[in-house]
Amino acid sequence: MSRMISVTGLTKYFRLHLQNGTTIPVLHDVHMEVADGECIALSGPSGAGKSTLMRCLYGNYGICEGSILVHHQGNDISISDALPRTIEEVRRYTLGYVSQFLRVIPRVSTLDIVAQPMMDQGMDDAAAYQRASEFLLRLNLPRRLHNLPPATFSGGEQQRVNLARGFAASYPVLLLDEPTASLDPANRDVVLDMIEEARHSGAAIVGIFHDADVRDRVATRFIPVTPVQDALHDG
Ligand SMILES: Nc1ncnc2c1ncn2[C@@H]1O[C@H](COP(=O)(O)OP(=O)(O)OP(=O)(O)O)[C@@H](O)[C@H]1O
Repeated sequence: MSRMISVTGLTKYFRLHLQNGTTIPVLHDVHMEVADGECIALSGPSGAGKSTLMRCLYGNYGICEGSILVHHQGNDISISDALPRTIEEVRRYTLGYVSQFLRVIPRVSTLDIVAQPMMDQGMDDAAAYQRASEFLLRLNLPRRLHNLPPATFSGGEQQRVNLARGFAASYPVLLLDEPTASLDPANRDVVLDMIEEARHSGAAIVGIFHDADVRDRVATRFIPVTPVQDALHDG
């Protein structure tokens, strides 16, 4: 197994400049490693900082102390202080992120949204559209929807477009923020299969799964995220 994510001494607080600089401590001295072929479930109560940790891993949030290394094409990239163009490249080839919500771009069709990351990785257009279509159909989005922009789709349909986009591109590291939140049982099972398949083909997966059944089925390991006040008292 090789280490794909390595987090050391990560501390993150938010400073609210409009509230007299009030500081909200969220993550304190977090350490974690994730190898290929693992599916890590971040566990912890609401407000503990799971989504914040995911956003730090993706480079959306800066960190206050510590380091986050992501293994990208043979090198460990420090995601928290990489240049924007390096982060863009890591996200293109290595680091996928499936949030609960689709960022809809006006007039861009569902098929284009799903095929684009594969074409960005260098896949031939025809193969990318073929694979996009297969993933959409597997997630029960019928062909008649593929050429429409998903702006008017239901919440669950939009989430499935997002999932098709995230899974079709085969990222070595995949971050999943509640991937089954708006799905019915049949679609939930498809997503569970996709998570297992990605893991078996070597992806390192970090997820937030509020549904305990989902979590128990896909997780190979749990990493507790502790509310920071508890962490400070324990420490
Ligand atoms: N951008 C932000 N600015 C200020 N505070 C924030 C910000 N993002 C998150 N927080 C705070 O950080 C804490 C952790 O939030 P986070 O969303 O990471 O928790 P969570 O464990 O994912 O919760 P849930 O399970 O309810 O989704 C919360 O107290 C939240 O209010």
